[in-house]
Amino acid sequence: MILSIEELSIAGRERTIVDNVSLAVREGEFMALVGQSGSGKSLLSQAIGQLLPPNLHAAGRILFEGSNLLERKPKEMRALRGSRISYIFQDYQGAFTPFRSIGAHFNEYQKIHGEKSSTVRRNRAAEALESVGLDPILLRRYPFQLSGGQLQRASIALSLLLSPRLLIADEATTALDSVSAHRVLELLARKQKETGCAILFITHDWRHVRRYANRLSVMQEGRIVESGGKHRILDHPQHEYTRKLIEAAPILGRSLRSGIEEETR
Ligand SMILES: Nc1ncnc2c1ncn2[C@@H]1O[C@H](COP(=O)(O)OP(=O)(O)OP(=O)(O)O)[C@@H](O)[C@H]1O
Repeated sequence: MILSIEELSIAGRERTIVDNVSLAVREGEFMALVGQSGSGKSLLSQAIGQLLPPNLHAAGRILFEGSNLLERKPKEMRALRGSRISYIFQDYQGAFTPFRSIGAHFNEYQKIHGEKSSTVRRNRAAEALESVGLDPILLRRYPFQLSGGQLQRASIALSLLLSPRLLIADEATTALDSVSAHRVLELLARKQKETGCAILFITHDWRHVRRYANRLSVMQEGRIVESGGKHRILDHPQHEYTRKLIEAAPILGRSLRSGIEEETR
């Protein structure tokens, strides 16, 4: 296991929002986390990197590379985020400061994480952009000069720059049109194969689960109600809530829902 969340609860002053959740992500796998709006998926993913809003508190264990992240100091977490654990958010614009060039972001990111040679930083930034299908010339541009799809690809390049072992993608494609979303997902899947990093993928879109996930967990009102292999859950959901979610996704109605037939044909 690269990540093992054990009995995690997240609470504010008034209520417990995530309740005694356990979830594991294996080395190199594409793990999807699904569930209706407000079920606690984002907060769970934020707790992993100690990114919870200050009014919320997490209890339990989040084991990553042998230690409990909930016990790590803020300084240690800053070093870990970006290098060992990376995030891609729905709000990819938020990943970039408006009046700094794309290149300045790549430069700063590497400096913070200790790369001293400016030549190495420059070369690595250019390679990173190329690896996500973008022209390195974009390093000289400003965020507002890129399209949404280009910016999200640039933010993925930034997230993967230091070869993290775990990438957390929280609705990373929700704000994109369907062609750009498809491209970004294909890119993520390819990068995952190339780098061997595990992906925790939070989504509402069952088409993406069906196409990319190895395993998935289903969350309802702060609890995980079902976890397992993609084919098992899509074809034989055990929990009533999972069944309802799948039925509400019309695109999955044809033949076996997990796409087993398509894939083995
Ligand atoms: N800072 C906060 N203080 C109190 N409650 C919060 C806070 N942030 C979020 N919540 C509540 O916690 C619940 C879970 O929120 P969360 O964003 O994790 O849901 P989600 O499953 O990711 O939803 P979505 O799919 O819409 O992003 C929601 O009811 C939300 O209103």
